[in-house]
Amino acid sequence: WLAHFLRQLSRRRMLSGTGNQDAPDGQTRDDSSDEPQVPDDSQKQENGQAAIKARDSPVANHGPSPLNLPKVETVPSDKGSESPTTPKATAPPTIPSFSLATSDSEDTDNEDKMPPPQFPAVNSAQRASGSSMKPPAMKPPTLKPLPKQTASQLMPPPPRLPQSSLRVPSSGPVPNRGRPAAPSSNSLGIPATAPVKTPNPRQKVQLTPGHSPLDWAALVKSNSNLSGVSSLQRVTPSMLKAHNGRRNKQTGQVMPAWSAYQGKVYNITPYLPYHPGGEGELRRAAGKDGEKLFNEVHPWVNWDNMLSECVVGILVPEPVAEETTGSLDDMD
Ligand code: HEM
Repeated sequence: WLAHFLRQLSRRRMLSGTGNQDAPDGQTRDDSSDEPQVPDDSQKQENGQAAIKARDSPVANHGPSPLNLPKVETVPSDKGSESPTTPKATAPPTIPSFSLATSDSEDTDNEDKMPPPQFPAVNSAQRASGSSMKPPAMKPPTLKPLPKQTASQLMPPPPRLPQSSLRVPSSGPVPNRGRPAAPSSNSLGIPATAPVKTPNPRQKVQLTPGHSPLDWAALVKSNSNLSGVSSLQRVTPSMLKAHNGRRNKQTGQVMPAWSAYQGKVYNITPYLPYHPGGEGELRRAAGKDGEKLFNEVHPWVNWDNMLSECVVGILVPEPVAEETTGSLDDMD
């Protein structure tokens, strides 16, 4: 402590300008025998290179050096200047060091050895109010065990839906497929033993090559005359009956097959090889009104659209007027 005090004292003396008065003129500080006046490492750090240059510079050796720091910046750099503070003007700026203690070197050494500061600080409010320095212990989250529930406390299972709600309606028509199936005893409406007999089993036939539905559609689009007549005809029932697709016994001529549907007469002859149900089935409607047969088998089929190019004419009643007129003439 005493040595530290002496260093501080000598340092203050130097700063006040009295320190160099002890040194003889023309002598460097290294030559001085006064131990406290010799600048230590801390002073070297404080004054930096400026202090070293001031000591070694020939300018600094001319006469006493008052170490008047404020004059440093005003001294020109000319060597002929008599100012002792001239070397300090060329010195680089010192790097400021911060320390709580007065002695830099010793404190620097001690700082390395000092333990880290305590947190919170000794005089802090946290330490005064806090009961413990330790941070609160982190406990892992724990789950409370579920209380044992008895069977009476548990939520009852959802009620089962009655089987009747999933049943297929046992009455009513099956969409687009004939008559409804007969009601059965089980919940799904399907007999467990025998399969349901539909009144309209599929009876598609193997069509000959080049007579697929697509081939028929292409033929219809070709605008070829498929009706077999040059103009629309008034077709009487007798005329319709004569065009049954068979050979006329009297003339020996094969008659075309006509069929009526919703008041219009169609020549179904070109469609015979294209009919998916077979020629025989289609011929059943030849020479008569085929609407009933048609709707019994496939009411979803668009007859009018498929046979649009096969229209012969419209179905008209038999001309009875001539007979009536003739009879009236006979009465006259
Ligand atoms: C002249 C008008 C007719 C046209 C345009 C026509 C057209 C068709 C078509 C497109 C199919 C196929 C239906 C499908 O695949 O779902 C078909 C099938 C059938 N057609 Fe016709 N048809 C006609 C008249 C008839 C007639 C008059 C009968 C019976 C009297 C008949 C009996 C059948 C049968 C049994 C099948 C096969 C079964 C089935 O496909 O479900 N068709 N017909």
